[in-house]
Amino acid sequence: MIVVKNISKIYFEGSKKEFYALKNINFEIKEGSFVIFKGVSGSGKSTLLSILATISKPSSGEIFFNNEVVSKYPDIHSSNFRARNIAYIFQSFNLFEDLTVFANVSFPLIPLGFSQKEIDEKVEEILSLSNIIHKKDEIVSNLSGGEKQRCAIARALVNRANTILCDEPTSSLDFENSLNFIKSIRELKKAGKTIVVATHDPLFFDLDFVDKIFELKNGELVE
Ligand SMILES: Nc1ncnc2c1ncn2[C@@H]1O[C@H](COP(=O)(O)OP(=O)(O)OP(=O)(O)O)[C@@H](O)[C@H]1O
Repeated sequence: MIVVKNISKIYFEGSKKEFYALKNINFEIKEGSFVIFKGVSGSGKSTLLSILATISKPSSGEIFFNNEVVSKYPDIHSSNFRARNIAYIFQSFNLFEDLTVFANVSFPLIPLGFSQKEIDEKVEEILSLSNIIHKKDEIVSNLSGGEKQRCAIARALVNRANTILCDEPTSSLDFENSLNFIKSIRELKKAGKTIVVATHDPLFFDLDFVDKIFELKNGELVE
């Protein structure tokens, strides 16, 4: 269970440019559910997701993952927590374009202390599940948009995290690949993962397996 209590994020705090990107946000996400944050560009979706992922810290308020306050962890603790618990799929994939699919996907496992044999097995397994195993030794810059997305999904999932956060996951995809992405999300939900998607893509709004849609407007939650 993820509990978000009274989160605000202020940029340029204390200066003339002070700006509330998020204002007094409260919500809960049950384990195994699929929730969507929708909102126009600039409404605060990416800011909220990066705070949920413990990549950035709120200016005030707290986030609990299974009763543990994660929003106040020191940075080193946050990265350990993230490495074990969070899969983050970025808007622009954030892959290393000059490296192979295998190298990209094995990357999150390196700080977790696995042997090379274990890394090879885990990467092969997730590449097969993500339907990109046939491009294992290909350099990422040679992949199509849909293949890059599948590589990004494989990299996000290789640590077997239970919580999957996706920031505008279909913004660089065509219609068919967007539907394929949604199919992957359906499978991940069936497997019991908690999934949070920030998007303004209407394809997500009528899905029969969404548990809750929240809307952000100017940094505030309107339900
Ligand atoms: N590091 C930063 N410093 C200052 N302002 C920021 C910073 N990051 C985001 N903002 C501002 O906070 C607001 C919310 O940005 P955010 O990226 O969270 O919106 P978004 O809903 O994800 O938008 P998009 O759909 O365009 O990605 C915007 O007005 C943005 O300019």
